[in-house]
Amino acid sequence: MGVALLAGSGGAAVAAPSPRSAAVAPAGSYERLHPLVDLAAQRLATADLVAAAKYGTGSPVDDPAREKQVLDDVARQARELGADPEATVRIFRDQIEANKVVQRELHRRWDADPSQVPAEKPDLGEVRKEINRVNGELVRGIADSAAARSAPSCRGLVTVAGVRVRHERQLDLLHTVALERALRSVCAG
Ligand SMILES: C=C(O[C@@H]1C=C(C(=O)O)C=C[C@H]1O)C(=O)O
Repeated sequence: MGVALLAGSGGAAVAAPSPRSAAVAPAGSYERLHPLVDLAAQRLATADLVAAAKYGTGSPVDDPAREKQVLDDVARQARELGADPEATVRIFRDQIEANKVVQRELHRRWDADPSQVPAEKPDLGEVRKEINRVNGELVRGIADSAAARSAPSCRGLVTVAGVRVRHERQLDLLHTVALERALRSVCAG
């Protein structure tokens, strides 16, 4: 079960956490979860650049070798921090799927309307450097939020953070849907 950032998506309204769940939230939960959600949105912003870098080059959206490298790297970084590598990998699988949601949709739009294809083709290697930077911050954010992520208050607080990030970053519908996908397993259990 994920979080609902779009009122009406799946029939779920966006609700503030109830006083009861807020009362049991470990101290500083929201302050630990909001940066995590913001980093997920930052990572998703790279999908537009990756999509542009790959478009028309024959490079597929799915790159299993690169995905394995990302997952191996973040698991190692989590271990080095004394954090949970399994939770870290689980959350990163969702980041990767969300990134591909954006790439596939942008490619679909550009196929349908070539006038929308970005004029500039970024260097995929450079974009991946930025992704690696965000990955490192995300691993730390995951490590720092273990208590907040395993508390019953997590889902409500992640939803509130997601709605806030959506507004702060002026996310369009595509990136909001993808952010929901990215946040699916942030909350443990
Ligand atoms: C972002 C990319 O596209 C896909 C998504 C990835 C990710 O989110 O880390 C990794 C490999 C690809 O399957 C990429 O190729 O770098």
